Amino acid sequence: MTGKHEAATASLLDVTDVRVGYGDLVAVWEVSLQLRAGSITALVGRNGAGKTTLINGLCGLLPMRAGTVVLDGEDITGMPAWTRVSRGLTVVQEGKRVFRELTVRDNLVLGLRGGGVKRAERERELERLYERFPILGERRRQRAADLSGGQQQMLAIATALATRPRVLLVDEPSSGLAPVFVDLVFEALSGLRDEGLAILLVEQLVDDVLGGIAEDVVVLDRGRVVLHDRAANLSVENVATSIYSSL
Ligand SMILES: Nc1ncnc2c1ncn2[C@@H]1O[C@H](COP(=O)(O)OP(=O)(O)OP(=O)(O)O)[C@@H](O)[C@H]1O
Repeated sequence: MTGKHEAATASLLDVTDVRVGYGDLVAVWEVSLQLRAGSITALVGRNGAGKTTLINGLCGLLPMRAGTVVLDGEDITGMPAWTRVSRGLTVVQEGKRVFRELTVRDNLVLGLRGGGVKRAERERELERLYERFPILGERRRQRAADLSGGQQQMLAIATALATRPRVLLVDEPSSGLAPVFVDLVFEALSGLRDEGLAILLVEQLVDDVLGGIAEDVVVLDRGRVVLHDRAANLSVENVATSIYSSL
């Protein structure tokens, strides 16, 4: 961990005793965690551990049964997803979710609208996004469906960024990507972290998580937090052991 990231210790998102489920099934039990400004927290765990359920509860796509979510001092627990976006909490859902039939530009404009960016500021904001993701600038007039998988993932992240979030929840962005695209996605997320965003990153690649992408690690098992520590304090063995602790 660098000194710069160590210095950024303010907790931007406080999650306390959150419970989320589907019908009779409780998939996330009393989970508590904190996301710090200027840091990436990796959320890891086996398939079915509850990672996506937690992310969807935090961003308001699934109702929470109990607990609180506080963003920079404001209780956002009962707010619908779009209000949370306007407060600065945005999700990049699993599976490169973009509007495939829309152009790259029109996907980004949807994000800008979601973030309440005024029409007059739109072109300037788009240019900023193209600067950050040059490949999207080059392809701005192409349909999202015609992009590669890695480029679609970049577009999904850029669209989330267009909402001008302070907290970004990112669900398995590396899934199904070639290693070269995984590196690009991680580079983009590291850049956002360095600008002060608090990022919760669902990730299966434990080596990458501990190899520099994340400052903090949360391990979920059967819907409960079984480990929450600084990455610098952990080894791959520590994390692997807790991922499989209930087997
Ligand atoms: N739409 C749904 N309806 C009912 N049960 C669900 C639904 N989605 C997930 N579940 C159940 O909730 C539990 C947690 O699933 P979840 O998808 O959150 O896990 P995950 O850690 O994200 O797994 P993966 O790594 O496979 O995405 C599992 O038991 C799963 O079967």
